Amino acid sequence: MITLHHVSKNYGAVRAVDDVSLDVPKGHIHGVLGRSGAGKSTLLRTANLLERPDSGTVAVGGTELTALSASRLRTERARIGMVFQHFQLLDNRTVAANIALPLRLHKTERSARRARVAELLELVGLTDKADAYPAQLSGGQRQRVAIARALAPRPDVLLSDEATSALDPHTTVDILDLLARLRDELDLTILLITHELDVITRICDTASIMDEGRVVEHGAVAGLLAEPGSILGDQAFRLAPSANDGDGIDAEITFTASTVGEPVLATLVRRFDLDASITDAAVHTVSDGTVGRMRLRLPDTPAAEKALAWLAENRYGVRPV
Ligand SMILES: Nc1ncnc2c1ncn2[C@@H]1O[C@H](COP(=O)(O)OP(=O)(O)OP(=O)(O)O)[C@@H](O)[C@H]1O
Repeated sequence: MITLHHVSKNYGAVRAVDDVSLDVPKGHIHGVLGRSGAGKSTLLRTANLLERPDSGTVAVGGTELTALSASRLRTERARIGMVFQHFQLLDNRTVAANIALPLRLHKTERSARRARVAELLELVGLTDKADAYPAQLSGGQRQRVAIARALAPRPDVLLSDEATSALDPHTTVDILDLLARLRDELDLTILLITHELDVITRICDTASIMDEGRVVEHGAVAGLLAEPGSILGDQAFRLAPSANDGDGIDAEITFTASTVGEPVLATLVRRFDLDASITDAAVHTVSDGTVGRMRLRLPDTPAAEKALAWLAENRYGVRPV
């Protein structure tokens, strides 16, 4: 649904986006994670040509936006909604009027506009706030209004520019769950950028990690978490290094939906006669399953080497640390 092909964008000597290709299938949520300055905003803005790439192509729903005339591009942009960190609502307009704004621009007639606004208010759970002004709303409610406004022209695609970064953790979860529900109910395709890892693990099917304009890692979120040594996995699990006093070896064992229920420690004891202790562990539940990682301390013996080899052969991720 969203296809970026070898997209690059420079600002003078700064290569903000460097040869990025991305394909987000219909109904998927793709998250781009990266530090400040990594190029996330620039990348997101190329997806609706708010920033025109210096090279590469951008297609949405099979239409190559980079090949369109200015007037065709305006029409196509109706298929792409966008939400922002600071909501960008008009303070002197009511909630209903803010949501109706894109419909006015598209010259939707009054009764259809009213009906659509009522529908959108219900969709985002703000029916009772139709006549309120943005200043009378919480941050989470304002973002709901902004989401409703973005959805007013029935877009196929939603771009989210740090939509939860200005919100507290509880409200962040509410808004993320709303986005996931809207994806399910409306079959929306969502491309979001964030610097918050929890946003990726909570709602994204797939993710890209950006650094200095480049995508340095990408794939299914569960797959990346399961991969020993992945950037996403290391950031998500953040296992504390054990104070290794030199007479044992440490290893990180990653287990996925297929191995999560197995008695791994009991197996190590029975099969290899090993005393293994867990020095740290964490679990993430993502859209397609549970992924966990634990850091084990094992005696420095040939049996331990055999045990690690056995785990690697039996669908566990193994990384000596
Ligand atoms: N309009 C612009 N003019 C000049 N340089 C820009 C412009 N926009 C972005 N840049 C530069 O491009 C690089 C990438 O910026 P970008 O805003 O895309 O990163 P980001 O990952 O979204 O960061 P943040 O999370 O801080 O918004 C940075 O070095 C930035 O200074």
